[in-house]
Amino acid sequence: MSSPIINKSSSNSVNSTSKIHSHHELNHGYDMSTHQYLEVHGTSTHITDSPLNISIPNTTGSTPSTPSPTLECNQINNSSNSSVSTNSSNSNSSNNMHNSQHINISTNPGSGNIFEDIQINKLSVSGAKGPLHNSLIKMNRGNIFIIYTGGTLGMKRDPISGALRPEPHYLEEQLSALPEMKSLDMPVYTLTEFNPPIDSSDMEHEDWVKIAKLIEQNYYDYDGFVVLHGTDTMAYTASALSFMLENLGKPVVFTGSQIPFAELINDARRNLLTAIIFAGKVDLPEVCIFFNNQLLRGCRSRKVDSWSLDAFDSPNCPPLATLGMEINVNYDIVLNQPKGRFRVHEEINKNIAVVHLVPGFSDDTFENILSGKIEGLILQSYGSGNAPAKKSKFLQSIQKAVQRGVIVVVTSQCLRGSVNLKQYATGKSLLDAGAISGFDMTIETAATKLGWLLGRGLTKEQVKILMETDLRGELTKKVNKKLII
Ligand SMILES: NC(=O)C[C@H](N)C(=O)O
Repeated sequence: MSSPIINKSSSNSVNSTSKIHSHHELNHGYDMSTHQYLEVHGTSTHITDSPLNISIPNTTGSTPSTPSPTLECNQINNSSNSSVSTNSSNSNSSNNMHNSQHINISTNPGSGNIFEDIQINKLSVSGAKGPLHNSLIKMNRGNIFIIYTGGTLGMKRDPISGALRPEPHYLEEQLSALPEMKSLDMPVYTLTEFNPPIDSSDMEHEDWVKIAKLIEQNYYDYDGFVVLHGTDTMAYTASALSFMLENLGKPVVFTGSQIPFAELINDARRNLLTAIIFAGKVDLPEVCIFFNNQLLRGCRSRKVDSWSLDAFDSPNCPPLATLGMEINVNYDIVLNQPKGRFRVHEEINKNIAVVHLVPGFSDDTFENILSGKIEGLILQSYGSGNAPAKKSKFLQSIQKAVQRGVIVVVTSQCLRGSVNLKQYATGKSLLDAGAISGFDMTIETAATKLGWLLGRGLTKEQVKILMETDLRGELTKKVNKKLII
């Protein structure tokens, strides 16, 4: 077994080599006073319907800063056969302070380490905030909490029907057997599993709350969180969690796969391992989705391909990080560390409808949708926020709904660009009817944000202002920063 070695070099410092003795002694980007590290390597647990009744044996002996749930752990010892070398360089230019730091991960030959196979061996930070973020890539091993909700990643094929279905405990077994997870350079993890794991098409608001609660209960014990989730509704859950987790100061990285871990060729293994590295080793105070080659902001992401392994995109927001020969984190766009205390908001209003306009739609059908118990409507309109202006009955329905207190938000059917309700008369008619703009929010974000805001007991006016305000990096146009909740 070889000892992990860090090689550090920078343009203004000499190369140095040091051994990692433990993950406690090295630099960390967060408030150490609130942190605890568990001396558990590769642990796993199962949760039942009541996932909040879990407890984690606190082997450090220190008192948690928040009540720590109880968890029965099956401890698995990792063995190490890899090394990490860190190559750090700082270069300042007059107009752009640039900093980059690289981590090379390599293993003994024949170890089966995926990073060796695909030559993903560098992690670098770039952006104007570079020098300030010198400590953003953590040198310590990292300690993460993995929530496995289900999805293709851990599915197996039904031998009779051939259909894929989630297989309880399968992922946990596979993960603990991975050679990479035995490396002393990989984050230690605790895994908890939905019981039963579900296809993400079955995700409900209650499941979002389960995930949020698990993060809340373990928040101060871990460096980051990985949420393993089906791809079909991952963008909705990631968007919802972006809002539910207020003042999030740690990475919450969603991932999944298009092909199950159980298949010979799959995208599960790489997505999983890379998400674990992001969650444990990089300072990302955001809910993100890692998929294929990109780390995307959760509340900007969409599933854009039902077949390709490159299934996710964030069309109106550049990736937070990209994976190629090196991992490049763009700290110019990563959110800043929050100033307030972390907390979870659970209430989400379910009375939201999404209507995708098509030419020639029936006014009566539209009227029927609006006459229900609806409290929020997301209108997927044409282009930059246009809808038929000649259809007076349609506009009257919107007007009446707005008067009844329904919040009507106009988004675009286009993948890119933003809504501008003042650009065309056909958009202006929606504005005049009382609708508000969703700017460049995705449909996933507009719907979950509206449900979340309506669940917060705010006035309709506040909800309208906040829908048009950037709260988590979800929209480009920043207006009305006045109202802080
Ligand atoms: N690739 C996937 O994960 C799709 C699956 N139906 C799910 O969303 O759970």
